[in-house]
Amino acid sequence: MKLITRNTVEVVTIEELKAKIEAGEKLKGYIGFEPSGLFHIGWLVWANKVKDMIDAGVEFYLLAATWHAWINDKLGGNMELIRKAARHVVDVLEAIGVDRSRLRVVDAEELVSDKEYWSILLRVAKNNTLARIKRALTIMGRKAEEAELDFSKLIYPAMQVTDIFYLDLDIALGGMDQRKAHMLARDTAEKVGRKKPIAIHTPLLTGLQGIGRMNPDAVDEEQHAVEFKMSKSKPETAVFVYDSPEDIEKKILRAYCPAREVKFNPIMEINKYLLFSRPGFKLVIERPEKYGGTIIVESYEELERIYREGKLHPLDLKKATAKALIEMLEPVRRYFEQNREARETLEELKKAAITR
Ligand SMILES: Nc1ncnc2c1ncn2[C@@H]1O[C@H](COP(=O)(O)OP(=O)(O)OP(=O)(O)O)[C@@H](O)[C@H]1O
Ligand SMILES: N[C@@H](Cc1ccc(O)cc1)C(=O)O
Repeated sequence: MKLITRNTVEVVTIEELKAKIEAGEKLKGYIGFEPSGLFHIGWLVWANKVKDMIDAGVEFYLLAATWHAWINDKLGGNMELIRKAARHVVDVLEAIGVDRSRLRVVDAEELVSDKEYWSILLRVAKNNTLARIKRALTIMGRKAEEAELDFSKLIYPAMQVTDIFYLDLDIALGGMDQRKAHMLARDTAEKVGRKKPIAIHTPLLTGLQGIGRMNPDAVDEEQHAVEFKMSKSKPETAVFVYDSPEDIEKKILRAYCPAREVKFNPIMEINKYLLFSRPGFKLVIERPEKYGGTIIVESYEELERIYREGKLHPLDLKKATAKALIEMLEPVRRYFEQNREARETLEELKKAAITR
């Protein structure tokens, strides 16, 4: 329970999870992703959870949502590139220490080639209204108004729900922006005679650009997910896991980080969701004596307190965070240095991202 639930925003429901674990059920879980580019540090939030799930003994599926990415106009609809992007994600997971042999990688193409998939999809569609499906469109990073760009976009939410039923899952994992898909699956499950999945959601990391001049209290979850989260479609907002130490430092030093404000502050969030989420982590803040001298912060709560109180300058916070992040990502850089095939895939994707 502890491994599965730590560092999450919500588990829907914790009682259902507890009951299954107590009954000794073998749990099946999954996360799906659109293979459409490069791996940013926001994705590490769920990647770490995948590791936890596997360590907790969950049979875990990683769904490369190739057709979904195609529907969502990713990588110019080039299926060859989309498949490469899927391989890149598996490489990064391996680089951060996910046991490859215990990860079941499936591809949307395998799913859609079975006619059973389409019969589930039709049942899902039959049991939901058009309005509800439209409201779920934020799961593809789009506003509900974009539903009618082309008809395939309306099929996407029903596909995501079908993925869950087809794979017969107990647990659906995703960032908070995937909530609507999971609630749709939970509400539809009984009607189509399928397992009601337990939904586990991890936090969304704000992009380096922050929320600009907006008042943090005026930004709701949905706007945050669609406009402000770190996203591979907006590379200027992202630190990529393979970035060089120089690039990481440059990006962090340039990032939005208002003094005393912690809400939607990407630098504080990197500390909360990626650095302090690892047991035993301590943030070393080196400062000249005249600015308070070097301090070692032992918990995120302590960091938040001193930052709110104005006892830590944004620049000192940024420098310390960049250093810790560079260290954390060292194994990933090493993996790409040592693994030629993974490096070639990465280079090809980088090129495609530039020329897109
Ligand atoms: N900034 C983020 N922080 C944490 N998790 C994220 C972030 N962005 C996406 N995720 C999670 O990663 C998974 C895959 O999301 P998705 O493919 O939409 O990524 P993305 O970077 O937003 O891509 P795109 O820019 O193509 O929409 C989802 O479970 C989503 O919740
Ligand atoms: N909607 C998810 C990707 C996804 C696709 C299919 C799934 O079954 C699960 C997740 C996203 O944008 O990140």
